[in-house]
Amino acid sequence: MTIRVSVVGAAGRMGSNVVKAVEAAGDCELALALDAGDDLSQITPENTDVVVEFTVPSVTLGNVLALVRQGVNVVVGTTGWTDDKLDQVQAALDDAPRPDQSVFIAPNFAISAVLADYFATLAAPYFESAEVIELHHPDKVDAPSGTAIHTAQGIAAARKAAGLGPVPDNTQSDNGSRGGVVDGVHVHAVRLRGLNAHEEVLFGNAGEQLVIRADSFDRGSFMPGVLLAVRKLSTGNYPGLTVGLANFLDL
Ligand SMILES: NC(=O)c1ccc[n+]([C@@H]2O[C@H](COP(=O)([O-])OP(=O)(O)OC[C@H]3O[C@@H](n4cnc5c(N)ncnc54)[C@H](O)[C@@H]3O)[C@@H](O)[C@H]2O)c1
Ligand SMILES: O=C(O)C1=N[C@H](C(=O)O)CCC1
Repeated sequence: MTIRVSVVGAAGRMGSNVVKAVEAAGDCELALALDAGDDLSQITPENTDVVVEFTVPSVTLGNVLALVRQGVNVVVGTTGWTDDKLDQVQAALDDAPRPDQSVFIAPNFAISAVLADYFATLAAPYFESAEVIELHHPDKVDAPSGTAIHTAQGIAAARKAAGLGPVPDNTQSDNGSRGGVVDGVHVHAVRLRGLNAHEEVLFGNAGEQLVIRADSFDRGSFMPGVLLAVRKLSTGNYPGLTVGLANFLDL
């Protein structure tokens, strides 16, 4: 069966790559390719099995809620998700027109980044110190990256489960130099022309350091993960809200 895929944000850096990946995939066909100003109500279960949404953090929640109400499954790569926004998606799914409807949200579709994030949760209980550095192209509108937030949250949860206290830090004044803090984990954002998407997780104990690093040099690195999510949702076997590509990997 051919999977009919519509793309929202199709003119963007990610959306245009998704359009090409869908057109090149033997088991998918492009249904609609929409961008800002287009009417999303054109997307219906009659023409679309799965929508892929890569837009901007300020509009993605509204798009996803509208698409759920229209009865379609949605794969979301846009960042900016908070617990409150995820709760709104869950509530929309609870009232969705079809009982088996799915929304899948991933802060990162690159296997290197997903594994780095996963390895960081495994390492976290064994180190006194942990910090996250994300490095991206300067056209990115949000900081820190959705991936870095997810990684820091995972590290914090693993530390808490292991009974670790706060990371040691005797800084008395920083003027912003210590970066943002996500669940007690410092997160630093670099924006540099020439970069694409990169993350480094630093762990430290007295006398030793572990560095976990993932580099996406090209947006093609995200496409296998996007297509994997499209294929998974097209089966109807993942009703409800799922967050993170690790859920579709045998880790
Ligand atoms: N999950 C991942 O693996 C991954 C990878 C790369 C980027 N991202 C995220 O994806 C998002 C998009 O990144 P990008 O680099 O493609 O950005 P971009 O600015 O190149 O593209 C965004 C597109 O969305 C369109 N858009 C804006 N408002 C819209 C609306 N209301 N309806 C439809 N389209 C609308 C814009 O016109 C633009 O074409 C960002 O949040 C980014 O962080 C995620
Ligand atoms: O280029 C971007 O923008 C990216 N955004 C995601 C994030 O914020 O984590 C994933 C990596 C690329």
